[in-house]
Amino acid sequence: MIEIRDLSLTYQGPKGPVHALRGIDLQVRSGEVFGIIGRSGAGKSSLVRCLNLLNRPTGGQVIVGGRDLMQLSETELRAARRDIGMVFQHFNLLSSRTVFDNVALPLELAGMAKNEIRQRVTPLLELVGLDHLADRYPAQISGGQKQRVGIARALASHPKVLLSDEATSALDPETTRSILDLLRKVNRELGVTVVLITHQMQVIKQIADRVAVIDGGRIAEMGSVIEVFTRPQQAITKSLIDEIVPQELPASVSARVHQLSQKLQAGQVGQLLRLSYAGESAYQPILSHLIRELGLDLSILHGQIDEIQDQTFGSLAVYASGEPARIEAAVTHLRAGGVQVQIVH
Ligand SMILES: Nc1ncnc2c1ncn2[C@@H]1O[C@H](COP(=O)(O)OP(=O)(O)OP(=O)(O)O)[C@@H](O)[C@H]1O
Repeated sequence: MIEIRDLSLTYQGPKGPVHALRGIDLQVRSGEVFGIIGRSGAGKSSLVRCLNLLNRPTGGQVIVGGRDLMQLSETELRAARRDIGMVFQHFNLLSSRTVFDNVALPLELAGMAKNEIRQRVTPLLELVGLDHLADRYPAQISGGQKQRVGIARALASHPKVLLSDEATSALDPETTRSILDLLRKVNRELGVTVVLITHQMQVIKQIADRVAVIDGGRIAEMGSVIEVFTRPQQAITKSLIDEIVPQELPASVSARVHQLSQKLQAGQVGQLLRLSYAGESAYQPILSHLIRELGLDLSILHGQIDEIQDQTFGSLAVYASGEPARIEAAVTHLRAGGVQVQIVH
């Protein structure tokens, strides 16, 4: 659907060139929700604005629906942009126009007849749940409702792709959830491919199928959301997911490990293990085997369990005590069952 090849973007800043994007390669598949996450200044907005050439890249290619956007004439580009809707953080609504007329605007600009516009806009307002507010002005509706208008407007030209530039950053957590649910509905029911940028892993967790982590204008890591959450490779990714899956164990765990190690019997060793599991491995009776078959003592010291798009994932910090060979066998057994095991100490 979207293919970015070796994309670079350099701004001419007051203090010299700023290399905002450096050799980005990525592919967004048709029908998916693709998230791009990074800290402030990482290059997210620069990247998403390259996808419809609101920013003109300094190098590389942007191919959308098989067409290289950089090669298109102005007229062709205007037509291609109708396939790419965009939603903005600050909504960008016209205050002098009603909700209905804001959604109708791109259709008026495209020269569509009035009755046709009505036929197009009315179901869109129903889709976003604003049909009862069609005659209100932006100043008379809430932030979440404004973003619903923004989404309906972006869908007016029946785009194949919807770009979302921090669409929920100005909203409270509950409204954020409802707007993300709406974007998911647009994706599922209308088959629109969604590319969204955000600085919050919570947003990625709720809605994205795949994610790219961007840092210093480069892609640091990319993969399915469940993969990236359970097996983060880069420090930047670990720090971003820390808000959802803490990477460090609390200090109380060390104290507890110390206490437990004092109680070890002769011939026993103790080992603190961090287990991460996702999908199928989450449903296996992973710990009971270690207790029953290997005769280990297990103390669960810390843990959490969560869900990403109907897939369970979790992490546990477990203190295992028993014969050394049996602990080794336990680690092998866990790994064979798809559980990631980190031997802490
Ligand atoms: N018009 C511009 N002129 C010069 N430098 C710019 C311009 N726009 C962005 N930059 C710089 O490019 C880099 C990437 O900016 P960008 O806005 O893409 O990051 P971002 O990840 O979207 O950050 P934020 O979340 O804070 O919006 C930053 O160093 C920024 O200062």
